[in-house]
Formats: sequence, C-alpha cells, structure tokens
Amino acid sequence: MVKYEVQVPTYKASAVSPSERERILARPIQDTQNIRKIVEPIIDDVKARGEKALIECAAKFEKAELKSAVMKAPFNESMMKVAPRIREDIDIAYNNIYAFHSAQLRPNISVETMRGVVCQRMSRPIERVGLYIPGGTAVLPSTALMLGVPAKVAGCPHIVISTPARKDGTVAPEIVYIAHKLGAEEIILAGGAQAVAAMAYGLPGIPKVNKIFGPGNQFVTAAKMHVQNDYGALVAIDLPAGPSEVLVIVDESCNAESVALDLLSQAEHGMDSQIVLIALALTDEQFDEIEAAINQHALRLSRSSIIQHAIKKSVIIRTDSADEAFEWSNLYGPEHLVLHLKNASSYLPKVFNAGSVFVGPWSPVSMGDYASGTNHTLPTYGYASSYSGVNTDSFLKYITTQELSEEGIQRLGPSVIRLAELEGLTAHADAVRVRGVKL
Ligand SMILES: NC(=O)c1ccc[n+]([C@@H]2O[C@H](COP(=O)([O-])OP(=O)(O)OC[C@H]3O[C@@H](n4cnc5c(N)ncnc54)[C@H](O)[C@@H]3O)[C@@H](O)[C@H]2O)c1
Ligand SMILES: N[C@H](CO)Cc1c[nH]c[nH+]1
Ligand SMILES: [Zn+2]
Repeated sequence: MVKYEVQVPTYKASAVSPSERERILARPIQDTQNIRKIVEPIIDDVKARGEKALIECAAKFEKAELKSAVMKAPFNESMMKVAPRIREDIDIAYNNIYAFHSAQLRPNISVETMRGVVCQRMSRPIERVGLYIPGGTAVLPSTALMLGVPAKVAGCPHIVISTPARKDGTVAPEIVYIAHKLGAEEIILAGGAQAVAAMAYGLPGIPKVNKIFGPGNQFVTAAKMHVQNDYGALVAIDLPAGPSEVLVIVDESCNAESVALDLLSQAEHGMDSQIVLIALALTDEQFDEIEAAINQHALRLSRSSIIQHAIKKSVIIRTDSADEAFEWSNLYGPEHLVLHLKNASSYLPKVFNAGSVFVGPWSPVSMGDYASGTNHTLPTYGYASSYSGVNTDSFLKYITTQELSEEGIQRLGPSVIRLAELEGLTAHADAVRVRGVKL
C-alpha cells in the first residue's frame, strides 16, 4: 500500500459493525457551548448598540475600517463594476436558478371536503427577508443568487442582504450587482453573529426581517439558531446550513480525476468541511488511482492547506454491495451526494437522505454550486434527514381558509359539537349550536 502525504482513513464496510458505522461517519464535533458563549454577547451588543457594534466587529473580524455599516439602494454604479463576461455569467446562472425555482411555485388549492364545506390554501410571500452571504474564507456572490432569486420568484417585497466587508471597507462588486438586480433595499456590511443580529433585530431605519436565510460558518449557524429561539425577535430561519460536505459513490466506471476533484471542491470551502468516498466493488488498482489523484490535487490546489486540514476529518469506505453503499450514504445524509456510477440515475430510488444529488460523470457539484438551477444552500451535518435545502417554498407562507354554507354547517356541525364536548370545550360546541345546529 502506498503511503500518501494526505492519507484519508479507509474502512472495509464488511468489517464494520452497524454501531461502529455511526462513529466512523460522525461529523467533526462542534463545540456548541463555546460557540454560543462567543456568539451571544455579540448578538446582545448589536441589539443594544446597533451600527456602532457592527463597525467595531468589522474592525475586529474583517480588519475593515467602516464609517457606516449600511449601504442603501440605489447602489452607486461605481460599486458594481463587474467585467462584462462575468455579468453575462451571473445572468446565465440567474436565469437557470429563476427557471428552476419558478417551476416550484404551486397553484392555490380549493377542495370541497364535504358538500358545503370548502377549504382553500393560498400562498403569500414573506414580507421582509434577510439574506446572509458568506465572506470569511471566500466571498460567495453565488450565494446571493441562490437566496435572492427564489426570494424574487416568491415575490418577497423587501430584501436585505448582509455580508462581511472586505478589508478596504467595500463589498465585492459582484454582490452589489446581484443585490441591484434583485432590488435589495440595503446591504449591511457585517458578517457572522453580528450580521444575523442586525437582520433579526433591525437597525435604525432598517426594520427587522421576518426570516433569515443563508449558509455560514459555525458562528453564523449558532447565531441563527439563537435568534430563532428568541420570541422577542420573532424571526424564522431557513435551515442549519453549515460547513460544506460531500459524499461520492463510485464504481469501476468512474474517472479518478473527476472523483478526486469533486471531493476536493467541497474540502476547499473550509477547514470544517468534510468529504466521504464510498468505493463500490473497485479493484485495488482502481482504488489506488483515486487515492493518488486525491493526493496529487490536494497538494497542488491553491487552497491546499485548507483542503489538507479538511481531509483529516474525512473518510473512505470500501464495499462490494450497492445497497450497502446507499445504506452508508443515507446514514450520513450528505449535503451533496455525487454518483459516479454506471447508469447512475437508476440508483436514485435508493437515496433517502441528501441535500442535492449529482447524477453521473458529467454532473460535478460545481455545476449546482453556481449555475445549473438547483439551490446550493443545503442542509449539512446530517440535517438532510429532516430538512430540505432552500427552495421557493422557503420564501412563502401558506394560509388556509374554510368557508361553510348553511348546508355545510348543518352536515358537519353535529360531529364538531360532539368532538368539542369530548374535549370539554363547551364554548367550541356552543359556537356551532348558536348557528342553529342540533344533535
Ligand atoms: N451548507 C451550505 O449550503 C453552504 C453554502 C455555502 C457556503 N457554506 C459554508 O459556509 C461557510 C462560510 O464560512 P466562512 O467562515 O468562510 O464565512 P462566514 O461569512 O460564514 O463567516 C465569517 C464571519 O465569521 C465570524 N467569525 C470568524 N471567526 C470568529 C470568531 N473567532 N469569533 C466570532 N466570530 C467569528 C466573523 O464575524 C466573520 O465575519 C463555509 O464553511 C462554507 O463551507 C455552506
Ligand atoms: N458548495 C457550497 C455549498 O455547500 C456552495 C458554493 C458557493 N460557491 C461555491 N460553492
Ligand atoms: Zn462549493
């Protein structure tokens, strides 16, 4: 066996007991207590001192000297100088995301459940949405598209963006261009917990938002969880979208270089990222080829030190059974699942827990990260077992209505009276009786 500089722990699935699987697939443990201790005072400070606190945080975390932490629309043309080719690329991505997210809109429904009893459901956009665009280890204009486009599709009338300032106190022109395209009203120059607090509680002249969206590091995620639990803030969040991760399942049909780079593309997001490879019925030779490719690219890529750090927390599983491969994958519940398998789409029925699936050899995660049309804000840390990624519904609320005719209440009323009395709730029963319903 070759000893590589970047060695990923490898396990034979057949030699691992079911209880050991969970330990092997465990995400790096997050020190939530400690992160909370850091995040909560920042939130309180922003709540108490507003923009002043944001300016101090920008100096501390971004080493940026800000005069103001808020940019209001209309944004100056000089702030959105984007190369024409990049503008076109952004526009292409925008259109694909728009197309896929528009198709998710659902018509209002109306059902006559019994004669004279009509139930309806209508959708309404969330009035004020706050979009967090990460900017720590990498500035991510693509996230502005992933959050802003569905907000537009849903018809959200007020969009606020928050993103860390760059060292020179500005925001990446691509983010300003996208904010302008989306009709965002403000860009708050803040990252981390302070950004979340500013959106949750508002700033002078910027009302609080109703829902906060966006991925981020552990500080962002912890702050979102915190404000969500504060009844005073009355703010919802999209989902826990933390450090990026990917699980790749490969068989003998795979291309080792593509596999390695799909894995490393998510490892390069940050030291907390995690990658998992499941090798299905590979010969030792094929397996070595992939390991060699991972190693060679991990050392070559520009974010090599981040990648090497992330890889230390990663894992490789070897198995001879497709069912077993998908059992492991569903147990892990990856943010991104890539299928480098022959007839890859035939395996989709086996997928139960995943944020987004990349099917076949021509579908690297990068395509969904930027431009295919699906959303890249996805559940991490195993939350794919219960959460969906950001989608158009995330920006909508559904309101139900019921309208009964006199015939409807006469037909259904007796059942409601009896059920209400069963619960001892006589006012409920009498509200039906008073309308002339008799048992
Ligand atoms: N799950 C998804 O859908 C998805 C999508 C895109 C990106 N991501 C992930 O988002 C993350 C972005 O993280 P990032 O760090 O690059 O940028 P970020 O913008 O999330 O965080 C930067 C901020 O973190 C705060 N911070 C940093 N160190 C701190 C400390 N010691 N104490 C208090 N606050 C501190 C600062 O306020 C800083 O502004 C990456 O892990 C990436 O993988 C996930
Ligand atoms: N892979 C990230 C989601 O985990 C999204 C992203 C943004 N830019 C590149 N990738
Ligand atoms: Zn990515």
